[in-house]
Amino acid sequence: MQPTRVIGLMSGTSVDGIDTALVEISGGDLDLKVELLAGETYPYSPQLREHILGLGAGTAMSMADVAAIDDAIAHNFAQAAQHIQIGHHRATLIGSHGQTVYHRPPQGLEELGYSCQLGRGAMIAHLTGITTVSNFRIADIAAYGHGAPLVPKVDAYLLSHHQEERCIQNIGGIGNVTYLPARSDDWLSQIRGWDTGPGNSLLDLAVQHFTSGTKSYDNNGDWAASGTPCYPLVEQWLSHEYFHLPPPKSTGRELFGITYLHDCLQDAQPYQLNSADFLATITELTAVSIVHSYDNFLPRRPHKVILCGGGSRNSYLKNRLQLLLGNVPVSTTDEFGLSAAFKEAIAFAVLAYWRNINIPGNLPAVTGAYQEMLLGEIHDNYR
Ligand SMILES: Nc1ncnc2c1ncn2[C@@H]1O[C@H](COP(=O)(O)OP(=O)(O)OP(=O)(O)O)[C@@H](O)[C@H]1O
Ligand SMILES: CC(=O)N[C@H]1[C@@H]2OC[C@@H](O2)[C@@H](O)[C@@H]1O[C@H](C)C(=O)O
Repeated sequence: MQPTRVIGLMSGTSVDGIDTALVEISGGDLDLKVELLAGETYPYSPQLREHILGLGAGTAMSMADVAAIDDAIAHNFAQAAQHIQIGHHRATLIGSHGQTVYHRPPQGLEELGYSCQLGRGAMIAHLTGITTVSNFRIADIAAYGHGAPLVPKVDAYLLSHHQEERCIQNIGGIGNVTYLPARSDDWLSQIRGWDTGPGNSLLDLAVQHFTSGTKSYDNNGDWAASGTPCYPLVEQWLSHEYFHLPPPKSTGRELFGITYLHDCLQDAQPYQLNSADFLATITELTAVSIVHSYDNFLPRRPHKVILCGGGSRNSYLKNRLQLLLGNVPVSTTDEFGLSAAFKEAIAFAVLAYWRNINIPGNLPAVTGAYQEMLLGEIHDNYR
């Protein structure tokens, strides 16, 4: 059978732009094969980014303004899908995650969560002329799940190993992990995954704070590397209840966003840290919270930790993780044949492909849903 050409579109909690992957997919689950033909990140305009961040942070705006942002996101996503195909045969399917602007995990066993991704799939289908699957999280949420993380099942089929236990650690705005036991009879039921807490969200906000917005992130972690972490602060911040909550769990900028950063800056005042020390301390919190969550919520440490997402390019953070993990080697998915930069976009292409052939996309043991669900709403191309 011919592989299906699919476009995956994803803009995450960093709101830095639209990660776009053009892939060829074949197989089902165990025999799943994915080849990346092209990957590109299309940045948002500074104004649109500001509006999206403002909406997420609770800036008061009219419904008309929200509609304009929603439409602008759909147009940007459609343009990204058109652009990635230049020089390639046309895709027949799009999987669009959209832009998360609000995420509320379920507050108890009887409560439903809520997660809002803008950039309507029907618009993208119409603008591109390509059938589009979107709104992936709602079916899992309707089944009392968190609606996140959804990538673990894709990780399972692309990155698991027959002998090794692996943690696939995404470091985006928020961090999330997929724990993959070695492939054996009942390996699927033993997969775990959760949001580990802040990835780059606090670091990016701190860099913006110290540079009055002229810089948006700590390139390579060089600035933090020139400072010294303040361990009493790391300890204090680690007492945040999110880090102690057992999985299933998910979070977002609602918890680890600008208000949390302001609290951290205030907590740091007695220690008179300079900006480099503060960045080193926030980086340490990110690294320690990841490793603590493995120690607290996994049967044992994995054989390998494999990073992806923008934070995998932060050498200082990567070195800190390696130090904390001792003899567990830390690498990136690039070294395993899967692009660390585009893995999430690739995952939403796979989830759309699975939806189209009626393969469920969630792992109930990860999201807390009471059953497997077909993820995503299909918007046919009516052109
Ligand atoms: N060279 C680099 N050095 C340090 N950090 C980097 C580098 N490149 C990217 N980053 C960080 O990665 C972030 C973007 O990562 P990514 O695109 O994976 O996040 P996201 O997909 O928006 O988030 P999420 O996975 O939470 O949805 C940037 O905001 C920046 O902090
Ligand atoms: C609501 C939402 O957009 N959550 C994202 C976010 O970014 C990282 C982490 O928090 C993750 O759980 C999730 O995305 C990935 C793609 C997922 O669902 O697997």
